[in-house]
Amino acid sequence: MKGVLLVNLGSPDSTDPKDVKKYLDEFLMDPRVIDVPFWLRSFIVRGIILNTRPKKSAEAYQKIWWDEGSPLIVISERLQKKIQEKTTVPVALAMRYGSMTLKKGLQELVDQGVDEVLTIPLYPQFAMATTETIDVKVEELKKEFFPQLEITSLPAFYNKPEYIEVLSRSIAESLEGVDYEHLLFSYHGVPERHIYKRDITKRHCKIDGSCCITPSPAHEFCYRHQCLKTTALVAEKLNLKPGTYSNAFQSRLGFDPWLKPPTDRTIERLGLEGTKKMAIVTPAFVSDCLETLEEIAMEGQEIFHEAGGQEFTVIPCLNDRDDWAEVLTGWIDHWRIVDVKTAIA
Ligand SMILES: C=CC1=C(C)c2cc3[nH]c(cc4nc(cc5[nH]c(cc1n2)c(C)c5CCC(=O)O)C(CCC(=O)O)=C4C)c(C)c3C=C
Ligand SMILES: [Fe+2]
Ligand SMILES: [Fe+2]
Repeated sequence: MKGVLLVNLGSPDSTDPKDVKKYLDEFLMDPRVIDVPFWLRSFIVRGIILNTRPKKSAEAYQKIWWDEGSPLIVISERLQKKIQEKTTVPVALAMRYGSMTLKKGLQELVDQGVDEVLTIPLYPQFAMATTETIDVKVEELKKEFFPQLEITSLPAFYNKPEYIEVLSRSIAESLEGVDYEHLLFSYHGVPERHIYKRDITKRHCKIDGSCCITPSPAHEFCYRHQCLKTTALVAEKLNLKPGTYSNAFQSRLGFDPWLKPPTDRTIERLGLEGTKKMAIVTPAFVSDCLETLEEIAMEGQEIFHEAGGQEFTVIPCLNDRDDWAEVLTGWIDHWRIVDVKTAIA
């Protein structure tokens, strides 16, 4: 029997700094998130970051936490329930980090008689720190605990027409009747090194003005290309005029070069240059979370106002929109009947 495992990033168990520390330790010690040798990662994470960040992050989580728990988890659960109502195959939910483990999610499916699993990393664009780490962990778990399972992973869907349609519609709906001068597409950042490491041609990606818009097999695993492509397709669909929208990358951590331009500086620049009304959308996240509700909706808004801006419209993530649940159900049903390669072809 076939079954589906939806996978998102995860959150701490609570906003207590102890829980945040435990979560950050697991997250940042992942060699696909901080991709340096173990001794150096240990030194950076356990020797430096975990001494100060948990308290600061816990305060940020406290500002956005809901009565039911972490927004990212609550929203993912709502999405799972909606999809389950629309399809006959069992649908489970797991997180890459934290208590809702991938192992528990796979076990839940096995307990229902599933022997063929489709994992759906809930990230539109491929990154080492997101899609890849899920796929690798699932493979490890299969080897150790679930050798009987046949497991397939849904690839990144950054350019799939159904996804672009729903994302564009959600943006259009949020901006209906809103007067704005600039729409900023803010994606989660990654270190530039992650892009070079996953260039399968070993020479295409230069992170310059042209590599990401010049066709190449490297794009299958190029996070930057995939982000720029999502924006370009949405801009085409919504008929956005050149100069009225741009891309930026948020949430930088550490001192390595990360993808540019940074979201906070871009918001500030727009304000300082005289933009009074801006809107912002965060397509690297399918569920609202700390990075959208606090870093963008709170900090971003403050930066814009301090720089002279007046109206800052934040477009919600797709969350558990009906049309988004329909798209995922469509991909699942296609896989159930045919296969995953053509499911989102
Ligand atoms: C080296 C550090 C990080 C990389 C690389 C990274 C990539 C990355 N992350 C997301 C999605 C999310 N990240 C979230 C929180 C978060 N991310 C990092 C660091 C890196 N992320 C940290 C330290 C944190 C924790 C919060 C903090 O202390 O600031 C979240 C929110 C989780 C929640 O509970 O709400 C998401 C979602 C993507 C998509 C990505 C690469 C493309
Ligand atoms: Fe992150
Ligand atoms: Fe590129």
